[in-house]
Amino acid sequence: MSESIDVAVIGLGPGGEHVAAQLAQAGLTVLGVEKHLVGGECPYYGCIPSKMMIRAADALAEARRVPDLGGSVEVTPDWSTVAKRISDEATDAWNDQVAVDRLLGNGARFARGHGRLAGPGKVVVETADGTEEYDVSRGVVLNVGTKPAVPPVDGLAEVPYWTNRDVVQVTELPESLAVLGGGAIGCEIAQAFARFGVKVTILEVADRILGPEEPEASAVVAEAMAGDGIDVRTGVSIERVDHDPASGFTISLGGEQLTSAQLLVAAGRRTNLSDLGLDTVGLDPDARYLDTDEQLRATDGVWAVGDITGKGLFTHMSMYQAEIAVRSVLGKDGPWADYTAVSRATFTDPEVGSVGLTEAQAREAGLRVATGSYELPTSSRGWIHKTGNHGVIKVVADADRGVLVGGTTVGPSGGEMIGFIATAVHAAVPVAKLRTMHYAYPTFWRAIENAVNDLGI
Ligand SMILES: Cc1cc2nc3c(=O)[nH]c(=O)nc-3n(C[C@H](O)[C@H](O)[C@H](O)COP(=O)(O)OP(=O)(O)OC[C@H]3O[C@@H](n4cnc5c(N)ncnc54)[C@H](O)[C@@H]3O)c2cc1C
Ligand SMILES: NC(=O)c1ccc[n+]([C@@H]2O[C@H](COP(=O)([O-])OP(=O)(O)OC[C@H]3O[C@@H](n4cnc5c(N)ncnc54)[C@H](O)[C@@H]3O)[C@@H](O)[C@H]2O)c1
Repeated sequence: MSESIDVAVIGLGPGGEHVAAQLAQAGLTVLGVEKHLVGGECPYYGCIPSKMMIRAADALAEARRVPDLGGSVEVTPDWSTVAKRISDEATDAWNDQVAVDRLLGNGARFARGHGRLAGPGKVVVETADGTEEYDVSRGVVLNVGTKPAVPPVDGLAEVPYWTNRDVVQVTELPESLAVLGGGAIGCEIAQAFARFGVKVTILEVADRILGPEEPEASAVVAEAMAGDGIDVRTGVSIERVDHDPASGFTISLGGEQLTSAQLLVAAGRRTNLSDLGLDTVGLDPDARYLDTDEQLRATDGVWAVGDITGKGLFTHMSMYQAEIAVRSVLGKDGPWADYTAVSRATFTDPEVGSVGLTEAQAREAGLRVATGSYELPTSSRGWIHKTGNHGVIKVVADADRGVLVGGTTVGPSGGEMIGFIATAVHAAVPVAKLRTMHYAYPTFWRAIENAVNDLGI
């Protein structure tokens, strides 16, 4: 026997939770379906616990810089404070009762289980107590997110490697950690662990870490990582992985064998699109991402938000799209989705902020490209800052339109500095106008003026 509802939201990551709450508040009968924890990857296994680790690790690193600037300190790392904070403050020991109550308080209904499309206007949920069937009149919003991708390396599937889900629950640090993948997750966790005294090796198949960023950003972060004692290996080919409970992991790298107490796989993500019944509504069940229009519609009566849209695997993207999907479901007006000025911050030290197009992407797009850059240590603030002043600013302009189309801010506040360039790209502020601004002295972001002046247009 089917129940009638207006909207089903399958998967309650940051975007799905927001959609369900907003639509319920708007008076619709909304069912939120979540098979694990309401809130998704970000609060329990992603952004928040990892940034708590990083906050602690950065404090240790900053304390270690004191001798260069004025005094002495004895730094004794203690991971138990971090583990306790993640468990008590961030995740409530991986319990989502607060989030479930919040959802119900907003007027939505909730089903814990695996949700699936069962044809146009039909949703089924496999719960611990059996199958529930729903007739959905207004539409279904999908927000099922991703899981770690595990590369096809011989032996890897048989060994007890960690993913992000394990690493945020660690209560005792290993002596050594090999990190498979030098992307955002790999680099952030690697540096946090290294600063707590773990011997860390990053194994990256590409020729540089942080591949989506400007090469200048990758180089600066790699240099800072080396300063933290991290062995950053790029261009590696991992042939095989073995594990022995006594000796740990052995990673075969073309002639060389690396041993490590633990192994973290951070080699990208796979969308949770299989077993979602996509074929029942005419969508490709094998697609890597769901194609959506500017209102986030994947097909008639089906909206998709978050990582599964492939527009950037970020919490702020999921939330941005959620707002738009809510307006679309409610039949309201735009503005609809625009991805020209998507920004992100990678919380290594130095942080990497970026927005819009890289130089290579701008060239691929056929623009007449101008670039400008400035090394942060040579700026007044960078020079004053001294130790820990790694950084570079790079701006990318469309010389024909005379506007910035992208930028990168690497530095102690790189993730904050990018806000300035994001505004300029989003609002298409003319470069000529940026040159007439007041840039406060001596800030890190004042170096953006130097980079803009270096554009040569
Ligand atoms: C270690 C790490 C650090 C990160 N740091 C940052 C950061 O600093 N900043 C940032 O912006 N982003 C960060 N991210 C990315 C961020 O976590 C995701 O982009 C964010 O969670 C948005 O994902 P989402 O909305 O697509 O859904 P998700 O958060 O992936 O949630 C999807 C939910 O759907 C559920 N689900 C899946 N299939 C079904 C089904 N069939 N039925 C019912 N429920 C289902 C899942 O259980 C899950 O709860 C990080 C990610 C990781 C792993
Ligand atoms: N601060 C943030 O905003 C933040 C932080 C963490 C994660 N995230 C999001 O999560 C997503 C996933 O992060 P991620 O780091 O897992 O993915 P990623 O795609 O950013 O990086 C994965 C890396 O693994 C490498 N790799 C793949 N196969 C390999 C192999 N066999 N051997 C060695 N290296 C291999 C890739 O070349 C790549 O550099 C990111 O794209 C990002 O959007 C965001």
